[in-house]
Amino acid sequence: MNAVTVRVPAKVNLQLGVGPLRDDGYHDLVNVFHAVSLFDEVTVVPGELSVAVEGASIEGVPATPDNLAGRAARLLAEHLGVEPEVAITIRKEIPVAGGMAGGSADAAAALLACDALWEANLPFATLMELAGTLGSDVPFALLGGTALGLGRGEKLTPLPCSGEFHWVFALADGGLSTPAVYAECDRIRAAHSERVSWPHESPALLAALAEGDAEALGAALANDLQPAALTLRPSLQRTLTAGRDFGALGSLVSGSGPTCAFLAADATHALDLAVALGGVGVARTLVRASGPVPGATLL
Ligand SMILES: C[C@@](CO)(OP(=O)(O)O)[C@H](O)COP(=O)(O)OP(=O)(O)OC[C@H]1O[C@@H](n2ccc(N)nc2=O)[C@H](O)[C@@H]1O
Ligand SMILES: Nc1ncnc2c1ncn2[C@@H]1O[C@H](COP(=O)(O)OP(=O)(O)O)[C@@H](O)[C@H]1O
Repeated sequence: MNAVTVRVPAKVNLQLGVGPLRDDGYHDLVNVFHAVSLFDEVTVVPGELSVAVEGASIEGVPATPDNLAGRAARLLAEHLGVEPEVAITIRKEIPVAGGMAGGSADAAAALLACDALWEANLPFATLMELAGTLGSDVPFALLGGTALGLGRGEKLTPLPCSGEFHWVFALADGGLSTPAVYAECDRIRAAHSERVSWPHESPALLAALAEGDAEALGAALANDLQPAALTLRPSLQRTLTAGRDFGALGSLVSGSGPTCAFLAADATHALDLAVALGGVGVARTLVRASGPVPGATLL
């Protein structure tokens, strides 16, 4: 095989319940992932191990084998007992350090692409296991759709989801570091002497997904990392307020941020919302997308 390309989606977290800090430095989560139609593409060809990155906003993405996609290729090669002889090109659309799991998506795509390039045909379960060792969000990028992530977020169960949901994403200038946002969440909780309780799935959110009820889903969106993201990036409050003022059914910071997500009633409403938000200068750029979409897919 000469070249393999994989398309892989971004995610938004519909519910991100964060439990207490664990001894290993991670938090137990109730993480409802939803894959949306904003994609990176990863192409692999035989060659010396290298990573090239293309796209309009790729600041901070390493163009070296240290890139998460390069690490994924090395991990798979080690598992198979072969040399990681692969030249990787990433075409990025997913915002960098934006809380939409772009790096995790590229790692998942590289696993799937190299599995095909090296004709390994590993079982999906094995790819999922390898994905989980690369990062907490990587297995979901392979699976796609809508899914509940427990543990660090890597233990996945697909969730029933009817119809299509329409989203507007407000992309920010610059990113937020995921570990810094989790640390800020811990700091805020400690400062308020908050007893951190175990997070639970929201029955209202699960019912809204199963019924395809956008209004109910908008009301049920929740992110425990949002206060921390807002402390580290106070300007996001203006963005969220603008979305609400312009009639979004729900608005929240996506994961660790700083991307803000707005749920619309339908495609026309999403266009209206994007135009209105674009007119008040609360985002670097606005992107429309729908979900759920499949995970990493061979083209
Ligand atoms: C917050 C979330 C929500 O889906 O995604 P982003 O918004 O960053 O995309 C994830 O939990 C990010 O997952 P991911 O980016 O894969 O994180 P990892 O590489 O596994 O871990 C990076 C760091 O984040 C923190 N971390 C991550 C996952 C978790 N359950 N608890 C944590 O405390 C730890 O400090 C860890 O060292
Ligand atoms: N393929 C990649 N795409 C994006 N970032 C990457 C990649 N590989 C490594 N990184 C590093 O990971 C950091 C977090 O990236 P990203 O996954 O985009 O953010 P988030 O966890 O907020 O979704 C980046 O700032 C960058 O330093």
